[in-house]
Amino acid sequence: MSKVRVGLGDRAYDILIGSGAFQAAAGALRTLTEKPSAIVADETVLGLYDGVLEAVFGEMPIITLPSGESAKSFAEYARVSEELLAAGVERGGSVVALGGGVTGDLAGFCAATLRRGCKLVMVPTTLLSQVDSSVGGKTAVNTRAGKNLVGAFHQPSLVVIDTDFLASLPPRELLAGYAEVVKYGALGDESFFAWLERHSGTVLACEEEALRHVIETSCRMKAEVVAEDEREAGRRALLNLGHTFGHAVEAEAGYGGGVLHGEAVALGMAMAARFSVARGLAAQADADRLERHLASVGLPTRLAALNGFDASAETLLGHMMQDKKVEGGTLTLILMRRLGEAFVAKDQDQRVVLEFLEKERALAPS
Ligand SMILES: NC(=O)c1ccc[n+]([C@@H]2O[C@H](COP(=O)([O-])OP(=O)(O)OC[C@H]3O[C@@H](n4cnc5c(N)ncnc54)[C@H](O)[C@@H]3O)[C@@H](O)[C@H]2O)c1
Ligand SMILES: O=C(O)C(=O)C[C@@H](O)[C@H](O)[C@H](O)COP(=O)(O)O
Ligand SMILES: [Zn+2]
Repeated sequence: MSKVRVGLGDRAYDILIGSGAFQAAAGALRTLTEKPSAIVADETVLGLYDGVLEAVFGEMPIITLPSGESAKSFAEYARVSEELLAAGVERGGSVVALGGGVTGDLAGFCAATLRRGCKLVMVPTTLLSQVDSSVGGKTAVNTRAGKNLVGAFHQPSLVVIDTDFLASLPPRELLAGYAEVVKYGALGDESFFAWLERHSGTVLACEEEALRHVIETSCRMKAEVVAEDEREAGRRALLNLGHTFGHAVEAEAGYGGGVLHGEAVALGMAMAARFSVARGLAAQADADRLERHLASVGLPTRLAALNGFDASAETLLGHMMQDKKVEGGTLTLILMRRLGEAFVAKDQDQRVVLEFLEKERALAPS
């Protein structure tokens, strides 16, 4: 089992990674849940792993969350919070989130606000949550106005990443998680991107060593960024590569599984790369290389690849203007200088973005 530390002073925590990590971390998990605590579990995951859960936690109260993005709602936040209180979870106790990014974001927001803040333990079970959402403390629900618009920064006390959970993950979900893996290479590490170009097959076949490598590399990069810029005052915004375009697509598609977060991020990264080229900031060859890799594994890279998606450029821009990086009514985008080097581009001209979106709508599927 390997360990990555998120260096946040007196709120520093470990990420434990490996096959069998959940059972191996049983002692630490029991210590963190000694005071009245509860588990918030994705219902699909609970159905598959209730025995494993009981072996580690015994009789702890379990609150189930419906599977899928629609559970990241005010309604579920209220219901789960009431149930955590009814279960007697105390300020010194923990909320254990067992599931993917939806469970982590929702349970994390409940933990951030329950009795004004109790401990949070992440046990992520999707590739996306293992490489990204379980680390860094962003928690949120979706709102009518857009993705993740109400939430809090609330760091976990421990993250336990057991790669064995991925054995039951549907291929489409695995691929969606892979998009966030590609993001780390694209934004900050060209050699990691090149490694992915050579080894995507072994990663997507869930070969243990390849999985461990991508999870550890991603978590190390995220831990380093979060330790330097916990609340996204600067560098952390790079982790948002592909998200301003991607969240607009997700918001417009609704949160019913039509477009998964990772799929939207893949498309959003390809769009950010093309926008960078259109603005003369990056080379066409780099944008082509990114798109080629995403498309080679089956991720969407163009709006036309999304079945039945026909939002106007104005509608998409409207969603983008709800992004949390908007400052003084102006749009900030994460753009690419080259593969492996993203940067924060403030004050983007909305007319230019609108024209770009119109061209994107006209692009044929790759
Ligand atoms: N907080 C952050 O930093 C951060 C980072 C990235 C993404 N996110 C958020 O994460 C969410 C997406 O997370 P996700 O992709 O994990 O989706 P998810 O949580 O909806 O899980 C995907 C699907 O897989 C199922 N599932 C989960 N684990 C399984 C397993 N081991 N075996 C079988 N089925 C399993 C779930 O029931 C669900 O249907 C989005 O809401 C996104 O905004 C947050
Ligand atoms: O941790 C971060 O910072 C990220 O941006 C990671 C993203 O992958 C993630 O989807 C995050 O929830 C998006 O953040 P938001 O601030 O745009 O809601
Ligand atoms: Zn994301």
